[in-house]
Amino acid sequence: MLLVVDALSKSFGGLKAIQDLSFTIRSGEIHGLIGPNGAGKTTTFNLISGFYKPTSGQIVFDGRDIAGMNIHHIAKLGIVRTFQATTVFKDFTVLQNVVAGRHMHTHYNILTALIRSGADGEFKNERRAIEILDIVGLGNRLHESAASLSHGHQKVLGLAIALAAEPRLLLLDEPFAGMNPEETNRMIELIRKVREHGISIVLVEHDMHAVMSLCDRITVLHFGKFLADGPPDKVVRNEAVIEAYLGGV
Ligand SMILES: Nc1ncnc2c1ncn2[C@@H]1O[C@H](COP(=O)(O)OP(=O)(O)OP(=O)(O)O)[C@@H](O)[C@H]1O
Repeated sequence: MLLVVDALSKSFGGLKAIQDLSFTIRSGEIHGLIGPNGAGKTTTFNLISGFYKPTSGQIVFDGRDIAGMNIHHIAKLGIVRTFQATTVFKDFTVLQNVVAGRHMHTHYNILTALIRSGADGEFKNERRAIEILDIVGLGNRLHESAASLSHGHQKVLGLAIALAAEPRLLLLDEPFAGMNPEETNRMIELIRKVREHGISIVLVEHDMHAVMSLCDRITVLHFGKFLADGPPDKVVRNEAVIEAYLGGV
């Protein structure tokens, strides 16, 4: 197992956002994390990536308990996340954004990373950034400002920034949000391609078409608790899952 989440809990004051949650991620898989609004998906990402410290429980990555470690330490070990909102620096070029992603291990925010990458002008980082942009299909837009990209391409650039940190496990928070069907299909292909590069993926997503076509396995959360897991075709037929979604909560 690449990642083992064991009896994980997180409370905010009196609110138990995550309760006694356990699930596993296998090496090389695309794993969906789904559930109705407020189920705790983003909180789970925040716990795994070190944005939040768990109230209790273990998160074991490649044999090492990472629960409570800081974001930078966890990123260095190989877990990198993207965000629901597009998080590119619009005033900088496509290439500068990805070069900055190479510095995310060591810097607290992308702005410091951008300034630092400019100061260093490191050739190696730039070469790798160009390789990554070729992989995601933005290799012909290197010197355009990020602001000039369409919404779909800005989401792709967000993915490229995350890839620049050389993750072993990539956490994607709603990569399909706001995309039209064509952009969605392109992103599905791109995520498959990322996995072919040996990167394991956890996907939080509401677009069920994308989840069903991409994921090897799915874990379903409901009110911060584990509800079900298994291959997509099995999970959608699970009574408790149907109830949770149709219940409208
Ligand atoms: N920083 C925080 N402070 C207080 N409560 C929080 C915080 N973050 C999340 N919560 C609460 O934890 C619960 C789970 O929220 P979370 O955002 O993880 O759900 P989600 O499954 O990602 O939902 P959505 O699909 O709407 O994005 C919610 O009740 C939310 O209000």
